Amino acid sequence: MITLRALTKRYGDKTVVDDLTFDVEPGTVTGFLGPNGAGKSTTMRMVLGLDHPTSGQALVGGRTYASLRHPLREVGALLDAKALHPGRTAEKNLLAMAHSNDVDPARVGEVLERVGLAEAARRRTGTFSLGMSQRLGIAGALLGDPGVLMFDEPVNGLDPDGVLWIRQLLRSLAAEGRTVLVSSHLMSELQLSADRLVVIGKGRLLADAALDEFIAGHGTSTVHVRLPAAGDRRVLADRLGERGAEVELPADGELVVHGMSAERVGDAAHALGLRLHGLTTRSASLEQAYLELTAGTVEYGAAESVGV
Ligand SMILES: Nc1ncnc2c1ncn2[C@@H]1O[C@H](COP(=O)(O)OP(=O)(O)OP(=O)(O)O)[C@@H](O)[C@H]1O
Repeated sequence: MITLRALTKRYGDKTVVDDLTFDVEPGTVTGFLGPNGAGKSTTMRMVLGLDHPTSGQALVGGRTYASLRHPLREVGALLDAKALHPGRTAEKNLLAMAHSNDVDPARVGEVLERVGLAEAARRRTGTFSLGMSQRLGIAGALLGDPGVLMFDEPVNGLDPDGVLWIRQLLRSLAAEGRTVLVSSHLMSELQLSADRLVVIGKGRLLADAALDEFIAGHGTSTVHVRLPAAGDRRVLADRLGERGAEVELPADGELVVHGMSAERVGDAAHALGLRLHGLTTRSASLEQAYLELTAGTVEYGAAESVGV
């Protein structure tokens, strides 16, 4: 379990992590989201004792990182995949980590196997591709068999096989009862791998919720209707409008209905004797929900384009 209590970090007069309080629970994958510069890496670095909070606390299993006797056995992290010694082999990098953390050297072979690098154990890490370095970084995180794992952008630069592998790994680590915190800008990926989400913007907590609650609370679903007769579109749109729905008539010939269920739209069409060729509910995506929530906290967003 990771516990943050009023965690705050200032650099000069800039507050980059602002009074964060939340828990990351065992047995779940928690996605950690926020625009660039929101403070995700700084928060993770404070959990790992790499940065010191200006005030508040970041605890692992109820203790500060500095007070952990064998930190690697309590918490593993992938922050920067290229932070390994390039002249050493994968095996030697991990053996050095095992040695300094009093971890059984036999774990090195086990974790290399788990991340699919057993064959590359004796290669120097300087020759590794980004994907291989990510896998080795993950092997390092798993080395001490810790109950808490943090991954900063683990799918960065990975091919589709690698992305799928990470998704399955995150799920299996949570199923083993571990606490898994993962930051990513890839919403579609988090939608598939996370159970919960913590969203921050400009250092502040914006949301801490189950994935489906988050999507339901911040995005809206729409009903898409296809009618074969063009004139019927307007008839149905007017009727739905009278009943309180908001209706769009996009150029592609569909009717897009907000604020009404597919059942009610279908019944209204039936009552008017209109023929339908399609009636579909499209759920909001995590991406839409996220963009809606974080609008206004984006530090380096593109300026709105102005027509000339
Ligand atoms: N050592 C430092 N000195 C001054 N400012 C810093 C330092 N480290 C981070 N910052 C600032 O803190 C803010 C938060 O950065 P952080 O890297 O934690 O954000 P992030 O959410 O991880 O962003 P990204 O998604 O881009 O990785 C940024 O504005 C950054 O410039």
